[in-house]
Amino acid sequence: ALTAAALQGAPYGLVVSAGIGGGFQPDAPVGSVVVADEIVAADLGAETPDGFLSVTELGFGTVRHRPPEELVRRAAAAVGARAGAVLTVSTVTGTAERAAVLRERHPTALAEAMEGFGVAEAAVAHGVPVLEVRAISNPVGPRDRAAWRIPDALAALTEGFGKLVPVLESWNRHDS
Ligand SMILES: O=C(O)c1cccc(C(=O)CC[C@H]2O[C@@H](n3cnc4c(=O)[nH]cnc43)[C@H](O)[C@@H]2O)c1
Repeated sequence: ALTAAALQGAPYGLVVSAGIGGGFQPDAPVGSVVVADEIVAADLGAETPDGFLSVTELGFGTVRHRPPEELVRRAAAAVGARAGAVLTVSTVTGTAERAAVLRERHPTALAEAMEGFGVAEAAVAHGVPVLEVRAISNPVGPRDRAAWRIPDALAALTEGFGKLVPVLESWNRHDS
């Protein structure tokens, strides 16, 4: 979509990755909304005998994208959301141990989801800023599929977006 728009001479000004996500407890309770101040590829790298090395530590590129600070601030204020790191994972966390490892590696993490980093990479490749918004459907921790509250999270996301639209419409990327 970014390429097609650019080729048509009508490039996007902002990419928003939005959806449901797991919330690190107690900071991001189920039903709350989180705006990413960092979008982090949390499991992209290599396991070594000395622990996990991110692709950045391996020398291959970035695992971290930072949305425009002022936009994050305004979006979080409008929605009544917390701002913090949102981790992108390939495997949904299913144990307390894994949740603790992620939180130790990323102390500012509020949520995990699966798409943000890929979306951010595409946006950055086009020179377009990116924002990630997640409504919390489940706690990050021991797998309990019955505890996922997807309709509640989607309702929170819908309500949040209603408040976000004026912020997005008035935001100018030169603001920050
Ligand atoms: O039943 C499972 O354990 C399971 C395993 C893999 C994927 C799913 C999904 O339904 C995730 C799809 C969707 O939801 C986002 N999401 C929501 N909560 C989380 C989470 O705790 N960790 C990672 N992703 C999550 C994700 O971004 C996808 O869009 C279920």
